[in-house]
Amino acid sequence: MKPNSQVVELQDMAENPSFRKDFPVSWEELHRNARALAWRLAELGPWKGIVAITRGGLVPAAILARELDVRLIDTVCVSTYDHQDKRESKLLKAPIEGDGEGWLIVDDLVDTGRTARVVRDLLPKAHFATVYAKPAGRPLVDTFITEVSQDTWIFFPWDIEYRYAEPIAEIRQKR
Ligand SMILES: O=P(O)(O)OC[C@H]1O[C@H](OP(=O)(O)OP(=O)(O)O)[C@H](O)[C@@H]1O
Ligand code: HPA
Ligand SMILES: [Mg+2]
Repeated sequence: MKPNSQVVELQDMAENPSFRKDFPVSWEELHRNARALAWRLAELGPWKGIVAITRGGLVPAAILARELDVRLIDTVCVSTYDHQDKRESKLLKAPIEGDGEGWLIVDDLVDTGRTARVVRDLLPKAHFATVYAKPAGRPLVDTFITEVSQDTWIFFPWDIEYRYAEPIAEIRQKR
C-alpha cells in the first residue's frame, strides 16, 4: 500500500466488485488469534521447525515460534498480489529441502489458495497453518483460526494506520 493512502485504498476497495467488505485487524487481535493458533498447534507437535511464507507469514511465524519454543525458522518467498490485484505466483526463494515432514508452514491467510498450492507442492508433508482463511483456500489449510467470506479484504495491522473514520450513515449516503 502507498504511504498515507488508506482512505483512497478503502474507496478503491468499495469500488472493487470482488471485495465488498473490509475487515481491519488490530495488532492485539492478530496476537490473540496467533496465540489461539499456537494452542491448537501445540497439541499436534513437536515441530522440527517453521517455514514462514513471506512476507505476511513472518509476523504470525514469530508469534508461533515464541509460543511453541521453535528456534529453527526458514522462509519461502512467494509473491502473488500487487495490493489487491492478483498476479502469477512467483517463487523468489525455495524453502528447506525434503518433503517437509514434521515442519510447520505458516502464512497470515489463504484467499484463493494459489500461494498455498505452490508451497504445498514444495513441502507436501508439512502441516499448513494460517490465522485467517477464506472459503476457496480453506481446503488447502490444515489448521486455521478465523474464516471470513470470499468477498472480504482483510487489512493487516502492518498495512494500516489510525485515521478518522467516516460515520456509516455518510458512507451509505454516497452509495
Ligand atoms: O491464497 P492466495 O490468493 O494466494 O492469497 C494469500 C496470499 O496473498 C498474500 O500474500 P502476497 O502475495 O500479497 O504477498 P505478501 O505476503 O508479501 O504481502 C497473503 O499474505 C498470502 O500469502
Ligand atoms: O484479504 C486479504 N488481505 C491481505 N492480503 C491478501 N492477500 C490475498 N487476500 C488478502
Ligand atoms: Mg503472503
